[in-house]
Amino acid sequence: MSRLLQKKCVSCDSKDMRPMTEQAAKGLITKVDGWNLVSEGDALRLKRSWTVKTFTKGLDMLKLVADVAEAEGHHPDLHLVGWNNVTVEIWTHAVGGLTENDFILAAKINRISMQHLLRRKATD
Ligand SMILES: C[C@H](O)[C@H](O)[C@H]1CNC2=NC(N)=NC(=O)C2=N1
Repeated sequence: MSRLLQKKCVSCDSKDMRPMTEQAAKGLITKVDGWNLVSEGDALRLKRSWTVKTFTKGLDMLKLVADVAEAEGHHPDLHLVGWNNVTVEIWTHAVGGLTENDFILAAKINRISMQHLLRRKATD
């Protein structure tokens, strides 16, 4: 089990919380399959997209992700566009960058059982 899955997100209001360096983020991105490290403006974020079978299955997926986020007390930006494209973006708003919380949340989102919601790939 990845070390990230054994951890819990911490409160973001601690004064000594700082955004991690790009180098640290590049080290951790290898631990969260399917997630990409993106730079929006000068802030690093985690981003992953899925194609779902239907609009309502997309909403179901957003709810599954929201439940994990609530349990962690750490929240992503959720997008459902073009009726069947779900994108999740994660970063720590309190510091305007990435912290370990973001990678913990990404790892726990990866554990959600969602195959039944996803459009099968042409190669499947
Ligand atoms: C106190 C509590 O940790 C904060 O309000 C949380 C809530 N969820 C959060 N989610 C994210 N992504 N970033 C934050 O800074 C954040 N802050």
